[in-house]
Amino acid sequence: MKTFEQLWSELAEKARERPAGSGTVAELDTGVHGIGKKIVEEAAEVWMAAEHEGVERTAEEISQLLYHLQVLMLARGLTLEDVYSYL
Ligand SMILES: N=c1c2ncn([C@@H]3O[C@H](COP(=O)(O)OP(=O)(O)OP(=O)(O)O)[C@@H](O)[C@H]3O)c2ncn1[C@@H]1O[C@H](COP(=O)(O)O)[C@@H](O)[C@H]1O
Repeated sequence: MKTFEQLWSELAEKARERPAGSGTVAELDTGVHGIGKKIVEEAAEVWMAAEHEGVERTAEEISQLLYHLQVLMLARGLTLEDVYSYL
């Protein structure tokens, strides 16, 4: 198990060091357009899970949405603080 901040640190390192075999590096290479499409897809899956499936499945879909949002933040050079300042 990991927190939002721990995932962020891990993904930021992947973006910096670009290790072979990283799905994050591959997704970053699709650019903002590709990552944006993943976000829309995952957001729909969150909605469908919340409406038609159980809490476990919904939590899993939410975790995937959070992951893709972090990848988009890295692609655009945003920091956690940039986002937290609006919470
Ligand atoms: N938390 C995640 C995570 N959540 C979602 N995803 C990606 O999002 C996809 C989920 O999309 P889908 O629901 O469409 O599942 P799918 O149909 O199997 O996948 P696609 O066919 O769409 O690629 C997964 O296949 C992963 O590619 C994630 N990929 C990585 N992580 C974590 O990110 C960290 C770095 O990962 P790497 O960069 O791969 O080393 C590790 O801690 C991973 O656990």
